[in-house]
Amino acid sequence: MVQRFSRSLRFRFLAALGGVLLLALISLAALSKWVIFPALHKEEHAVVIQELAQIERSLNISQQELLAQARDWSIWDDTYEFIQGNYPGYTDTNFSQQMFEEMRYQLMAFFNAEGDVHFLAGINPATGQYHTCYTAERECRWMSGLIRTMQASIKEDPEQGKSSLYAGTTPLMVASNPIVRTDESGPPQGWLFKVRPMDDEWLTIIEDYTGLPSTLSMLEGVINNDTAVTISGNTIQAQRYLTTYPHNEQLALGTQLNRTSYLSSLETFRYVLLWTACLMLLVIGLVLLLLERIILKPLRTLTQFTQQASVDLKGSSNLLGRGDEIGILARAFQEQFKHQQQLNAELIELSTHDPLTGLPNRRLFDQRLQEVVNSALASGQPLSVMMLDIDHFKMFNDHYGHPEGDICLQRVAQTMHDVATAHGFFIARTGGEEFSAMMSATSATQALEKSQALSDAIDQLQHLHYMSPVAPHVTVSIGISQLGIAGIQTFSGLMTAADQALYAAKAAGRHCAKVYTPSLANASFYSHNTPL
Ligand SMILES: Nc1nc2c(ncn2[C@@H]2O[C@H](COP(=O)(O)OP(=O)(O)OP(=O)(O)O)[C@@H](O)[C@H]2O)c(=O)[nH]1
Repeated sequence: MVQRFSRSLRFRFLAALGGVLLLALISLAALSKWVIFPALHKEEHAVVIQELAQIERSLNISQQELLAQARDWSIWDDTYEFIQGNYPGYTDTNFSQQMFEEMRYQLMAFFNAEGDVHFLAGINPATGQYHTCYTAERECRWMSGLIRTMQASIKEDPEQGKSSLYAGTTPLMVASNPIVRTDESGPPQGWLFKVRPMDDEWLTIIEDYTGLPSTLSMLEGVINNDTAVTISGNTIQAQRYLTTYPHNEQLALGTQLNRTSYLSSLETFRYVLLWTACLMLLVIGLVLLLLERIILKPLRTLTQFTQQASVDLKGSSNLLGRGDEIGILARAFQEQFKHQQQLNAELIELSTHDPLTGLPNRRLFDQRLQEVVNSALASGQPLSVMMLDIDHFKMFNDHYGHPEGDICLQRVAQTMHDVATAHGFFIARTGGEEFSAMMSATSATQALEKSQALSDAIDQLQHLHYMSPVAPHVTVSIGISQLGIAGIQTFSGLMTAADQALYAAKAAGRHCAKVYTPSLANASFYSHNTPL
């Protein structure tokens, strides 16, 4: 059963479909893992780098702005005069705590042509106090570290005209420029440094400008990469590492983004994936259903139809009415079965009937008689057998010829058949010119009456038999026996008794009927049976 199923079309199709489905799912999973998820991740990475670049651009703009302000002040006749000591009112006119706060300056430092401090002004980040000094001492002591760094920078690069980032508890943005006349004539007379803290306020401005959350922190140690992207849960953080002056510390400018977009893309993709899988399963289910209804079920019916070979065409009318290949096949099978049935019927007819007269032959007679004997023995019903033989048929043949003999046999057989049908008994040709009849529920006496009907019918045929010493026409002699009478209990006993009764009829002058009696059993016996 299992083996048959495993070879069936349904199993093979299911196995193939299952394989294809599995392959599709594996491909989908592989595609997701190695193509789609990395692509989404890459896109997310690109977005965060783009946002980071925007923040960095804002930083650059902020630096350019500070440098422009430093240049405005340093390329100015007033400052030029001030650095040469020719403009004593310069500080009173231009410097105030309010100006520093509004411009968000932490410090402005003026250096003379020798690089020495000329004037300092700034707001102490620790106290918030505004101070002006001529040396980085006392209340301006907090500036001393920065001043040294600026002086080192001047030595390194007297050209200045640049903006740098300085490390510190709060990172600083520093812009510097040589001090020259407004028309930029004459040699530089010193340098001006402007310092702006990159504090929370500065970050807020950057955030307002970019619309992005921004972070700024000092890092310890040297980092080789210039950018880093880290993912933690629902957030993604990108940092750009900037080098501060004098190159021993690094500043991390960063932004932190919510991964909503990526996660929602992921969610959408998973949703699509799930629906694709469901749709695939649904389509496969439908294909299977259609396959079952359109092909497999009709094929099974066709298989049953061919296996039964009982040609129950009524149950297969659906199949036969189909216009497709299965219908064509079913109709071909039907034709084949009909033909086979016809051949079988012909074979059965040939094997059970006599071809000359069309009457049942000896084989069928014996078969039926055995059944009838069994049932009569079981029921106790009477059963009689009759044996009939044409009188002097050899003489008929000798006189009229064999073909005429055949015609005579056919006419006698037809007559006997008509009488048997009329009286409801079974008759067969059981020998050359010999016939036998079986009569259920009939006693020997009743059989004798029926034998008279048979004999009379044959007499009425008036089939000429010129050579017969009995009559001028064909006549028959008849022997009768009954089951259960005179000790007859078997099929063969019944036939032997009928034969002996026939012999007695022949001996009695022919053209008569005799019923078997035990006395006949002692008479010398010869068989009239000439099996066909
Ligand atoms: N034409 C024809 N003759 C057949 C056929 N079968 C048997 N016969 C003939 O039937 C004859 C039977 O002859 P017998 O058995 O001697 O008996 P009978 O001449 O009828 O004599 P009784 O039976 O004693 O009256 C034989 O000549 C067979 O050749 C047949 O199919 N056709």
